[in-house]
Amino acid sequence: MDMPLAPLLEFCDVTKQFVDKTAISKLSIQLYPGMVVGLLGQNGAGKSTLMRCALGIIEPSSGEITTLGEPVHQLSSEAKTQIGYVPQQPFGYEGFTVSRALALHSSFYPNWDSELEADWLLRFDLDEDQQVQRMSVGQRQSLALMMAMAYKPKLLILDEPVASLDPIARRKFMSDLFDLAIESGSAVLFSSHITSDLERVASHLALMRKGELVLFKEMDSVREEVKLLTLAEGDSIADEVRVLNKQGNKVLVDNYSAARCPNMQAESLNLEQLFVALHRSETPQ
Ligand SMILES: Nc1ncnc2c1ncn2[C@@H]1O[C@H](COP(=O)(O)OP(=O)(O)OP(=O)(O)O)[C@@H](O)[C@H]1O
Repeated sequence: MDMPLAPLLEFCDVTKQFVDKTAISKLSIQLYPGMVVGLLGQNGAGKSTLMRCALGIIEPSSGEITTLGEPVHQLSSEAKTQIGYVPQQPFGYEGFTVSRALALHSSFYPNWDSELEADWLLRFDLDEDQQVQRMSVGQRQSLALMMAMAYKPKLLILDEPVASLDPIARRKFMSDLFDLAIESGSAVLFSSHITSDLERVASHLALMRKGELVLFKEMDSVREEVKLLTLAEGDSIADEVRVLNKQGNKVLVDNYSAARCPNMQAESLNLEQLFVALHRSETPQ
């Protein structure tokens, strides 16, 4: 992928320390236009904290964050209208009907896509006359996602956006996410525990473990270069190959190539298997 010079989101050596907990640790990452970054990590790994720091909702303890080219603590109002965010638990607009909520929300955004709005209302079978507080959890989530995506934000940050959506709604949402990144040159950062969704839509995988970013690379490269090796007697791992986890003679590595690991047994993993292999020693079976 050709990368234009300016990232839409940049973390440089960012740490966030809560009183007795380091939620993110010396984390650096760059998101460019067109990237759909799937963020994967165990509960408590620091995903929401990373997202909230990126939006300026919480301040990092150290390091620099640049969002849409501006320091995150001094975001202009123009930049703010270019950011979409759906937290784990949306929402607001209680006391409004769906149509009134959408009318008010869309009035803040000149780029509002009425076609996408109409399409989503239809596809997700949302009743425009329904009170927002009476919607099901999944319906509210669809509405929150529609509200965050229909103004085509340059940076879209979604914290477990599909947890309450049914498989059909999820599929539709995922393809719209992809379209947004490709057509509008936006960058998307989304967390999900549903690894098959991540596999289907993400261009890049960001893998967090205990506050650290242990892997950040294109999905295609993840498939080719992250392998589970089974070491035989006398096997040693070349310096260029990065060990992500080790349990007995099973070693999860990044930067694998057949040339770097001659004659070694190397297993390809899907994302779920990768996730399990990464955490294996911490949760002995
Ligand atoms: N406001 C806070 N005060 C103290 N500790 C916090 C605060 N917010 C988060 N933490 C801690 O920071 C760590 C990372 O939390 P975070 O919510 O970022 O995890 P997560 O990866 O989003 O988890 P999940 O998948 O469960 O949503 C956790 O140990 C959490 O308890």
